[in-house]
Amino acid sequence: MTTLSLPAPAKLNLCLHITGRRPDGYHELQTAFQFLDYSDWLHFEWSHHGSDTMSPGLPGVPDEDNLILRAARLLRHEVRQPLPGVHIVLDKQLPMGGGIGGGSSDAATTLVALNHLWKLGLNGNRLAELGLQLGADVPVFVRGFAAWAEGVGERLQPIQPPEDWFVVLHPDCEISTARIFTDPGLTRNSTPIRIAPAFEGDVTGLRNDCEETVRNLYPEVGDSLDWLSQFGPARLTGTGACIFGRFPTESRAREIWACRPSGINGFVAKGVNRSPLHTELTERT
Ligand SMILES: C[C@](O)(CO)[C@H](O)COP(=O)(O)OP(=O)(O)OC[C@H]1O[C@@H](n2ccc(N)nc2=O)[C@H](O)[C@@H]1O
Ligand SMILES: Nc1ncnc2c1ncn2[C@@H]1O[C@H](COP(=O)(O)OP(=O)(O)OP(=O)(O)O)[C@@H](O)[C@H]1O
Repeated sequence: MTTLSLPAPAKLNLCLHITGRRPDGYHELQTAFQFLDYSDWLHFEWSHHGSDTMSPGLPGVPDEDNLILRAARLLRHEVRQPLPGVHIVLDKQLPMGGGIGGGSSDAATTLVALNHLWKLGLNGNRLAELGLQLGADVPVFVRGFAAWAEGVGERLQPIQPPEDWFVVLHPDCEISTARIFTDPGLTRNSTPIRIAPAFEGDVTGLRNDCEETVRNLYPEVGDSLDWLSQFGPARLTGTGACIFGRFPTESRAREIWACRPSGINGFVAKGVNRSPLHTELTERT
């Protein structure tokens, strides 16, 4: 029987500047994160086996590499005490390799949910530190507030961008984050910008430094960006493949979604500054 069901929402990088590369190969970024009210769902139930399991599996991802089970293992390693086994059912909605952070969000939801179910009492800072070991995008999902991020994405400052509606298009390709970050032509020397103390997340005039590389490697992403740009500024999220356009009303976003080029996937969703994970957890507990 399901004990707890929680969402793992998507994120958008409203902008993404790459300001340097660390000796370990990771890139220093400046990015504005906002969540979308569009999520995977994870259902947690106690297991009779005493070990942690999940279903269904993800195509091409062995269970032991799945960020959900890796998050559970990391927590067990952190507290080193006997804990009951958990079975996690994943209702996958977010496209993989889409730049909307599905795997990282699944990991964050697992950390937050198991910390709660196992009554571990780890605070948000510790959970975010653990999350960073799983991926650069995990901390923002653990903390759950829209954020201006620096470092590799772990130094977070709350922002309040408008909670507009987004058309998210997913051109028919899966992009490996590592592939883009290792591309010799990637811009890695953007001048760091200083945000004003009153910065709320207005990214007008800012950009995604991965866009040129992604356009070169995946012309279908460029085609989608060009199509969506007819209606307003369109941008890549993360390293792609998803792109987005922002609209002030749901009806306008749905109007544009309805006339998208045939065969292109995606969705319409509202931007939210508090993660649906945290909203749901507060309501459920
Ligand atoms: C592009 C973003 O989505 C923006 O939010 C993130 O920076 C990517 O975060 P993520 O998917 O959690 O990335 P990770 O799983 O930590 O790293 C995947 C690969 O991307 C590269 N990587 C990632 C993040 C970063 N700041 N610099 C990097 O160079 C590394 O080669 C790494 O092997
Ligand atoms: N639970 C999971 N959900 C999705 N992908 C996972 C999961 N666990 C491991 N992965 C691996 O992580 C890779 C990246 O998946 P994800 O969907 O997070 O990409 P993304 O949206 O581009 O991420 P980001 O924006 O954080 O770079 C997948 O191709 C897959 O190999």
